[in-house]
Amino acid sequence: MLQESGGEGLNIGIVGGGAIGLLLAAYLGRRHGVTVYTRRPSQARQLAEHGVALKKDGETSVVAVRAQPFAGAELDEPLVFVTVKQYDLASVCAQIDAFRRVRTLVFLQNGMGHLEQLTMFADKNVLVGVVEHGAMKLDDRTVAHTGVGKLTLASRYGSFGDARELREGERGFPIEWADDWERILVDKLVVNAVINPLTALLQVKNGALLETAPYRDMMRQLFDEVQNVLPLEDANRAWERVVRICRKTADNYSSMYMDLANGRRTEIDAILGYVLKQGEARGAMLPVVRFVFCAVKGKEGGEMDG
Ligand SMILES: NC(=O)C1=CN([C@@H]2O[C@H](COP(=O)(O)OP(=O)(O)OC[C@H]3O[C@@H](n4cnc5c(N)ncnc54)[C@H](OP(=O)(O)O)[C@@H]3O)[C@@H](O)[C@H]2O)C=CC1
Ligand SMILES: CC(C)(CO)C(=O)C(=O)O
Repeated sequence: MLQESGGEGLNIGIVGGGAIGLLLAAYLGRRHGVTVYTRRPSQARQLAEHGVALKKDGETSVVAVRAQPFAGAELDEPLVFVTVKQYDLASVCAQIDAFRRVRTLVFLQNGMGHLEQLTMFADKNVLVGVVEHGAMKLDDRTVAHTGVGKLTLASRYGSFGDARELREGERGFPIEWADDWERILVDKLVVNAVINPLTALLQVKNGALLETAPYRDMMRQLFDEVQNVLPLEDANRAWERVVRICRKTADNYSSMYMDLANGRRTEIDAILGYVLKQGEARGAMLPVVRFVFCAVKGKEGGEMDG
């Protein structure tokens, strides 16, 4: 059944209609008026005509949303989520005038390679977020919610602004508020830096890294270098978090595994590329990180810009 998009709440814009963009639209659209800004006009047409379909626990629900292509758009929502991949952020930021009327911007990219780009929005409330939900885009208007986690938000510039209206989020889509943006991003970066490239190169599910002794050894070697150049509060706890998440997602194929398996570009620049830059700034040699970084770049056939 098609549920009307919520009229009682905020007007919210979402740039990018991928797995995370559609997941947000499906949950936030229940109570708020949501507009999805897509790259392709054909996707915007489908979303505007048929709504966003959310598949969860064998059931499908559909929420009506507005949609239009991002190119040429002038966003007039006070709160906008940007959910494109890190490597597409430059093309979105190039359209800076589109955000003139936006008061609060939320960036949900993995990794930390995008932080410098956010300075151009420093006169607004700028939030960064860590998504711990599993989401898979099934087609241009359908998303499967494959793992319920939470969204953690922290302010990078200004305050939480209009995002505060979201309170604890929606049922099945909890939101947590953190005071230290660097902490939440670094904690997630360490997890992605260890699990994603190794699973992608070894072509295994996350759990295999722990089950196979030599792979676990590789995890530890990579972690030891990564933790050397990132501002971690407690390296032991960081390692325990990597192991815990690896165990909790044992049956998953990581996003980097899926990207390589499907011939897509990966987010390696934002993850290990960022770690390498931190190493350079500190004069630290990171041979294992560089080796793994080059292996992923070679597999994706991409340019070396990290
Ligand atoms: N999926 C998940 O479970 C998780 C994802 N994340 C992170 O969230 C971020 C988004 O991931 P995800 O949703 O999976 O990525 P997807 O690749 O599924 O979606 C990205 C979307 O951005 C769109 N896009 C690209 N350029 C533009 C543009 N210029 N204007 C408008 N739209 C554009 C793409 O359009 P098109 O389809 O036309 O190319 C695509 O629909 C990533 O950084 C990822 O690491 C974090 C945790 C979990
Ligand atoms: C936590 C993990 C490793 C789960 O697969 C992930 O975030 C990813 O695959 O990008």
